Amino acid sequence: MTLHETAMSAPTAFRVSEKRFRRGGEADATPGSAIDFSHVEASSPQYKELVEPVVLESEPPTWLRHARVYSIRGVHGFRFICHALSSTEQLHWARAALQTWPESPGVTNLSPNGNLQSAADTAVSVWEEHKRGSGAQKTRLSKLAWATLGYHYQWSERRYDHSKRSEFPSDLAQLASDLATVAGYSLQAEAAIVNYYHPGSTMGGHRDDAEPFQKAPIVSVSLGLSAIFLLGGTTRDETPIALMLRSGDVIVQGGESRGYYHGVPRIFADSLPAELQAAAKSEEDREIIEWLYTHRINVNVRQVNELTDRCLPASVERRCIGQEEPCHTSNVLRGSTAPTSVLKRYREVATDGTGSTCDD
Ligand SMILES: O=C(O)CCC(=O)C(=O)O
Ligand SMILES: [Fe+2]
Repeated sequence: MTLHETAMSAPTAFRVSEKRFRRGGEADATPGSAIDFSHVEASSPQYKELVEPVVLESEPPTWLRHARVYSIRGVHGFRFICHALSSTEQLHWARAALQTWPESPGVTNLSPNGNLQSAADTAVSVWEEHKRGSGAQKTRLSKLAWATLGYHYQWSERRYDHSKRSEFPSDLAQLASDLATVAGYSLQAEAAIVNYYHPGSTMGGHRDDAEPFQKAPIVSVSLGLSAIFLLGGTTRDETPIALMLRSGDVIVQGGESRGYYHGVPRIFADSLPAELQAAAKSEEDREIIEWLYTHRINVNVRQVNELTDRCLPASVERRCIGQEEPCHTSNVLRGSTAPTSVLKRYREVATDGTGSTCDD
């Protein structure tokens, strides 16, 4: 073997860490070597000193009053919102991920040719089919790996296509915007990938670079089983930091960290928080919890475009002119300095069905 071949075949630092944290890997029995924001004090000493609480610059939305936001020293723009979602909120979003988003206009790995679903596909919902059970046959839910919302990510081309887009759920856009704001960013949600995992699943190291606009952060919500999240750098040669991700935690990859390698090498069986199990109030809640008992859901929200005046629906511009006040919307959409009230105003107008795509 030549020197060149040896260098080519040497596993990258990211790969080495993935193997360490995989099921049966060297760190499997000692996941305590990952930063655990729920128990910062109990994290290994070398990680404890990496973690820094973030002082919030403005009053968070009421529902996020109790959120604890952390940064990691030396990792630019990365924020971890520990226990961001209460058990009731976790149940709410898990229900959306199981009952609503896999149906039209959502697209899933089960949709024919990855196209927008037709009415015929939705005769029996994925969740309804799961509840009815289907004997020996595998249900669609057991094969569900991902769903896309808003701009539907085109997996083979690794890009978005203006013609493959549906309206982004306004409640999820608001959630992601609130979470981004608490982390010090602004985000106009246009696309989401919802990942469905079981304890054997992993997500390999990757960078999310398909979005032409890379200045808005990625907001990533974890529900269900706990996982190890690896956060590397701009190349696979940087040794990643390992983080423990629990149900209700949120990662915000902003600043430089927006472009960093990351992946999920491990999902922990039997790790559903007891408080979440206890939060079930109805039979329907119990069914959701039962599914979460053996699965993890990740909701990954992105802004795709740099939204400029040119891209705004006509009604936005009309409203700004009508109010006879400086029209801030272009600044809002270009940068991260916008007051939230202006962002909200934009959202109210932009979700009226007029769309805000740049179709060139
Ligand atoms: O499951 C996760 O926590 C990460 C998912 C992710 O990185 C992605 O969908 O791009
Ligand atoms: Fe990702």
